[in-house]
Amino acid sequence: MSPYSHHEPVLTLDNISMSFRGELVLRDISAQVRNVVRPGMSQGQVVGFYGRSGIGKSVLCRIIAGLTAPSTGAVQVGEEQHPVRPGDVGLVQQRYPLFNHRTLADNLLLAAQRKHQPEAARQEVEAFLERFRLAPHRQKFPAQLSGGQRQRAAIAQQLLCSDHLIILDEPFSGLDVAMIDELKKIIVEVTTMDELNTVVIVSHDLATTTALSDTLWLMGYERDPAGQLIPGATISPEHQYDLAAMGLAWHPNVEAEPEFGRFVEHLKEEIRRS
Ligand SMILES: Nc1ncnc2c1ncn2[C@@H]1O[C@H](COP(=O)(O)OP(=O)(O)OP(=O)(O)O)[C@@H](O)[C@H]1O
Repeated sequence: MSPYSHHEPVLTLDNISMSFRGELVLRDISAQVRNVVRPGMSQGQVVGFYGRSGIGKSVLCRIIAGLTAPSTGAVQVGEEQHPVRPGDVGLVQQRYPLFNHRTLADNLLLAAQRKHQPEAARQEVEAFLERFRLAPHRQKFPAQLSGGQRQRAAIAQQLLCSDHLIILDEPFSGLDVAMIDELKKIIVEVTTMDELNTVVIVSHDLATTTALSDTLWLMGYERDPAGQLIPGATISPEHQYDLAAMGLAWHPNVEAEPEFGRFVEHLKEEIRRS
């Protein structure tokens, strides 16, 4: 495998816990994503994030995005590792946040202007329209775009206005195989556009997400010595997998490799146990 090394942190979760009205949902979550450097390449980071339905993934995503304050702990983002503020992290959810009464180009321009001066914003939008194969649709309104085009537009929009870090919440659900392939390409493109770009993919599609990721987080419950489940889901250190170190990152056809299949089976077992 080509050489790589981990450099400065780009995302830090520092001892995050979250309770709602006395009910502990998340407990003691500490994790860090560091800038991966591969010589001669612009390589961003991809974190696959799994956990059973209802365990607390969306709650953690909102905390990472600075939209919900955790009960304890803190999130630091960016090269300077400053406390996250709303807007630093793009969040692409199933209901894409495009304005229906504005054209695609205007939607993107509005996002880009949050970060750039008008002329630079226009240039950024042009580059993104080309890169995301959306240029022919620039004058369409969101309702006139296909599901896949709308999703690409939402990813472009969130990248334009956030600071290198985006969270994709269930990006593959409801897509046909051709659209999944297309989205995989877009994700690879996003992560090779800028080495600081970092994508967190929350998905129940283990194989597709693992194949794209260099890091995996598995959220689950731990047990006490008596075998009882401890309240509050967490991402324990042994459930933070370094796929690059395991030799499973950045292979175009990794899904066909026996080791990859074994690892995905292992993940399924761990998820069932949690
Ligand atoms: N604002 C809130 N007030 C009270 N409880 C909440 C709130 N938001 C989330 N919860 C609870 O936190 C738990 C985790 O919910 P969350 O939506 O994060 O799960 P999830 O892992 O994203 O699930 P799924 O995979 O089904 O989307 C649930 O029990 C939910 O009811």
